Amino acid sequence: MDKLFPYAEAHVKQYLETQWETAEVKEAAAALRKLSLEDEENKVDGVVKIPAEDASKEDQIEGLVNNVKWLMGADRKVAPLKTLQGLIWKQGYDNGDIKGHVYDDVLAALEQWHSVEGQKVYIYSSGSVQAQKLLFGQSLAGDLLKYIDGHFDTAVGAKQEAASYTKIVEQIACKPEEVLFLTDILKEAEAARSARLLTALLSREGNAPLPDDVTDSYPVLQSFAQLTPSNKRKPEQEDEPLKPAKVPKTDPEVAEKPAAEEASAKTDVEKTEKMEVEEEEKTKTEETKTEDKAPVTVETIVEEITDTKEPIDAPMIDAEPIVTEDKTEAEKIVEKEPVKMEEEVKVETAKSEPAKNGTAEPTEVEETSTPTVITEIEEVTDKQPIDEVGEIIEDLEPIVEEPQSVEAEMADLQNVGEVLEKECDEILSKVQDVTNLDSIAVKPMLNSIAEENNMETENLDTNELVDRILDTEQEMKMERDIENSNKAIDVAAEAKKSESSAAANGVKDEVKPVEAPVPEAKEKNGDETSKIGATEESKVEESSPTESKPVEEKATTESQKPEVKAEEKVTPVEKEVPAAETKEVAAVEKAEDIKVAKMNGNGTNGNTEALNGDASKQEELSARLTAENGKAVNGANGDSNGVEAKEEGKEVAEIKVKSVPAVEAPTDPIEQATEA
Ligand SMILES: CSCCC(=O)C(=O)COP(=O)(O)O
Repeated sequence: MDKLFPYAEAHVKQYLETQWETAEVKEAAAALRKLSLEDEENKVDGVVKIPAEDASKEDQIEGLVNNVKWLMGADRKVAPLKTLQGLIWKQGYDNGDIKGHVYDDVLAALEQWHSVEGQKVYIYSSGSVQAQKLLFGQSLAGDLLKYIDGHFDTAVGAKQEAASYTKIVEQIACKPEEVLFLTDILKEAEAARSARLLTALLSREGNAPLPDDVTDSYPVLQSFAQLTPSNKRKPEQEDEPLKPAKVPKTDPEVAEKPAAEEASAKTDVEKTEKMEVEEEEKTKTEETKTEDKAPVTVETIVEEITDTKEPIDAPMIDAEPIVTEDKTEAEKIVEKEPVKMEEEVKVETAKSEPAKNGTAEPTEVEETSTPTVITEIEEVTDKQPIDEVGEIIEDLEPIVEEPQSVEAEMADLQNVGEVLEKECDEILSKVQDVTNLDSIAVKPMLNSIAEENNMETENLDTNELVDRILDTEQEMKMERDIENSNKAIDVAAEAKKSESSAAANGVKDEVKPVEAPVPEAKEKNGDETSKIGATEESKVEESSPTESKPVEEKATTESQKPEVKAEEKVTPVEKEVPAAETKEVAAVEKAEDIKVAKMNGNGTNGNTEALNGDASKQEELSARLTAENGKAVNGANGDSNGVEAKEEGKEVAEIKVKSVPAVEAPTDPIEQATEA
């Protein structure tokens, strides 16, 4: 370009003056005037006006020359300028004034790329298609058009717009990721990458310098030779058939702000290929599991998807990594780490057959530019980066569930404990409800009993009512006992008489004194009495009819020790009654007490026949009952001694009884309800 642009600038006035009447010049002049008016309206800085068509030829040509020089000075890539430049360059090519300039490595590269069946090379330049054909057709290296498969200019769009690249790849029937775009302009590279083309920058002598940090984002080539296949192919790969193109994933750091169409440009094929790459890399996981971010050797393969399966005997070269648009994590690491890379280029026949040598998208000739090389780059790492290893590990489903932690187990146990505790509380609550007399529907029955006994029952709950009934029953029982005692005295008197008669006959039986148990002051389980009495079926020879009587009875028996002739040998029954007596034992004691009283009553009522037959016994019994009766009366009058009563209780074990049929105790009215 360093010769073409100066040539155009130097020959523009001469060309306009000599070709002013040609249609091409009139058309070019009209287009430049229109652009000038637009720039004026847009207030483009430094715009140079072009005189109207009615102005003189000289004025018009002077204005056109100044406008073209201004546009070229601003490096405006506008079609009217490129059209006029192309006309000027054609004249120069035709008369042999100029030759298309190409760098020394271009011919070899084009020859090599073109030699591979299926490998395509296209030109996309701001220069018109005509200018492109002139340049490559009449280059310093000869006619290079035979190595070029098609041309594109700004007719498809500006080179700094991604949409232009999308249109091109569509027209050449390729996928964006199958195309490598080479340029010396950073903004063009960005636009191509946004369209998902593979992209690399070229740094050539005489070009404007690239930004210093551009190498962080793009591979920068100094020569096409860096894309030329070498003979350094790995031995193990030489006989392998060509694999389908595998495109690494996109590196988000490199793909700066992808255009919207970038995402839409993704295809299933791309995804499939990406998966293939990942799959291949995963197979190498075992090698890299123990490696962290150690330097990674990367093998770079540049190839294009083709129908041909013939392996290409391409030489290997040492080169900077050709970073593709889609990058894997491995590639990112490679770029950041000093790595040794090997690059392998494979070229094959493409499926599509776009028009050759400029027929793909014919446009007006404008300028020649750096050729666009359409390739595909693939990088395959020998080592799996730790990042991807981590992804693989994360993808693995756990085979065995992890054991529950101690804290979790403790929490579970605590929950179970709380549930059990709650259930226990509920059970206890129900039990309390059952044992609470208030919760039992017995009050009507109790009221009935209370009414029979003329008891006051107002404002009494069930429990108090039961107590009141029991107290009343106890009082009634005591009254009956006293009555029975009086009757026993009468019996004793009779026995006294019989004793005298028995003594006269010299018959004596020794009978130990019978000591009645100490009854509780208040008995609650009257029903127990009847049960026990009926079970033992015992007949007590002597008894104490009242609560206080046993105390007095003991004193009587110890001091008098009466000998009473027993009717039959009695069996001693020993009972141990602990000091802290339970209600049940107390009930037994009460039962014994009641039985004695009943026995007395029964004896009075005709059950004394046997006794009457034993004079000694009758006499002793009579004596005891006599004394006991008085004491009983006294005791009933409040002469009982609590302390003695307790001591007396200890002697219950010495009670000797004679089995007699027990009179069934009256049914306790609360028995049924209580048991319920
Ligand atoms: C290809 S011949 C004309 C070259 C030209 O006019 C030009 O502006 C080059 O621009 P490019 O887009 O090819 O860098």
